[in-house]
Amino acid sequence: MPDRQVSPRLRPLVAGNWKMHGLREALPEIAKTCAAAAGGGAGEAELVICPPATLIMAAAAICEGSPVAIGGQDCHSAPSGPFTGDISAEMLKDAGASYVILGHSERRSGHNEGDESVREKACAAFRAGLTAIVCVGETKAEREAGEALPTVGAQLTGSIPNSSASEGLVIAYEPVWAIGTGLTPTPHDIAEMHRFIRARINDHLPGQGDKIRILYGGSVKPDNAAELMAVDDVDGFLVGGGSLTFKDFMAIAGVYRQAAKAG
Ligand SMILES: O=C[C@H](O)COP(=O)(O)O
Repeated sequence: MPDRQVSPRLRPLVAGNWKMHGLREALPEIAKTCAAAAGGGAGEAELVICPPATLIMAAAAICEGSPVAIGGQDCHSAPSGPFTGDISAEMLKDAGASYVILGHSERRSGHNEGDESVREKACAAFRAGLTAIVCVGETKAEREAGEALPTVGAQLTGSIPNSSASEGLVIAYEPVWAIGTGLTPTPHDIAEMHRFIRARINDHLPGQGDKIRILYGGSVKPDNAAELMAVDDVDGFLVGGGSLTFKDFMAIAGVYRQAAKAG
């Protein structure tokens, strides 16, 4: 088990993004996660599960009183209105969510979401009392062109509000080419990016950079979570495929318990 290099000042967060996976029959996986978390299975880490919208109310009822929080995967910027098919931040809150993922690359590419739209949604999340997990990340072509840092820097400053309390905002660095591919950046590249993001947050939101958690996402699995956890400035994970089963999700979150035990 590598030494944990992340500063102990920020409580780690492990968020599971179920994407468009999960019927009601998957709810027992959430119940098992709640029980394991209550038993200390994630150590100091905070756990969030973001199921599809259809499961949020049921998932929130299961998690009530447990250490596991529920999140949405997107929201509209308006509190209500004639927006067929959309869900507002207030509706997520009303359904029992306390987090919402915003600006995921699958929404940026599949739904043409730009930075300004993500920023408006983040403002809506704050208005509703949700914590926004704002995603940023470069494509493979951008990394190969040496443009990863400026690309992510521009996305970040364009996507986050001009003012925010640290408890209302989490950043997830997710290189597009690492999502669902089994590929991950080197620890050096992740550390460089997370350090860069923290500095950019401090420029944009003075004093907040050291308080806002920066998650890594992209092919986080039980067998690489300990190594990724140990990377400087990684304050947790945004997990896709590895969050779909209780077994894998707790194995990933469990690296924080093992690190605590190791001292
Ligand atoms: O939101 C989660 C990310 O897209 C990562 O997905 P993945 O863990 O399946 O690579």
